[in-house]
Amino acid sequence: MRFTKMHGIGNDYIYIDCMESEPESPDTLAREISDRHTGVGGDGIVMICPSDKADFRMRIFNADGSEARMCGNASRCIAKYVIDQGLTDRTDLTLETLSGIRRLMARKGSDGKVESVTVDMGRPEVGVVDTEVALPDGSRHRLTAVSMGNPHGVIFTDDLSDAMVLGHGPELERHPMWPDRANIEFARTDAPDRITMRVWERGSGETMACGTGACATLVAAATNGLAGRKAEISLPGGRLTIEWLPESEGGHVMMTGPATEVFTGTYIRN
Ligand SMILES: N[C@H](CCC[C@H](N)C(=O)O)C(=O)O
Repeated sequence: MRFTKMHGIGNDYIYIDCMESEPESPDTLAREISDRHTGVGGDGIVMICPSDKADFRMRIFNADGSEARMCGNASRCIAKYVIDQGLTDRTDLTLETLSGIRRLMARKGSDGKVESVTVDMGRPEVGVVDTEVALPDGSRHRLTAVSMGNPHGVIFTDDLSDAMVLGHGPELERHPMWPDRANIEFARTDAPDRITMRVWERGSGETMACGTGACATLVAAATNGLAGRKAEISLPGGRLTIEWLPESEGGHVMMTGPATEVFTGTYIRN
């Protein structure tokens, strides 16, 4: 099976061109091919499919095989793939996802290939704000819930250590407050327009970056009065610019960042 390995600031997926056909059991495939020793290695798989509602359709499966409803970093990489591969001659595209249709606006570099994409991530849904959550390990955390089509719990803390992120991420991901688990962000606001964060992703563990997570974090920070409505978000894999437009302009969240192709290959599925 042919694949393309791409990443959005280190959030790496195995991309499969499904314009003609789709692999069987994509959940099983995601678990197998994402393994960084016995597979290709990645945070999951992304299927690029035809759509009758938009230019293309995305299906994304986390490394544990769970299907997600939206993925910010993958949206940018899909824009790069379909434009660079000549599947479209436009740079302003629509993408059907389980969370609805998203608009992708791509920009090319001097080599004529896509290097940066702005995604209209839609309207956030803010849930509980600054609520305290107790974990079985006895720790207590204050978090704000934000949906970007997929669920996020954002914790503001100066402690971005492994003990915090790796120690509490798994329990928070599976806390009973989430009907279907959640992505957990740990964020430090350095200035009204600068946030540093790490993310423990539902179904993939810590990733180098999370596009929907960066959006959820900006929305949570602005909601809690910890930042403005536009900020540069620094994640372990790189930076994203996130802007939460005012209600008078629709209240959508706009995410801008790079998309990178690493290699192509053939996966031998046992
Ligand atoms: N783990 C997420 C999907 C991937 C989101 C993330 N990689 C992004 O860039 O938005 C979930 O289960 O909702």
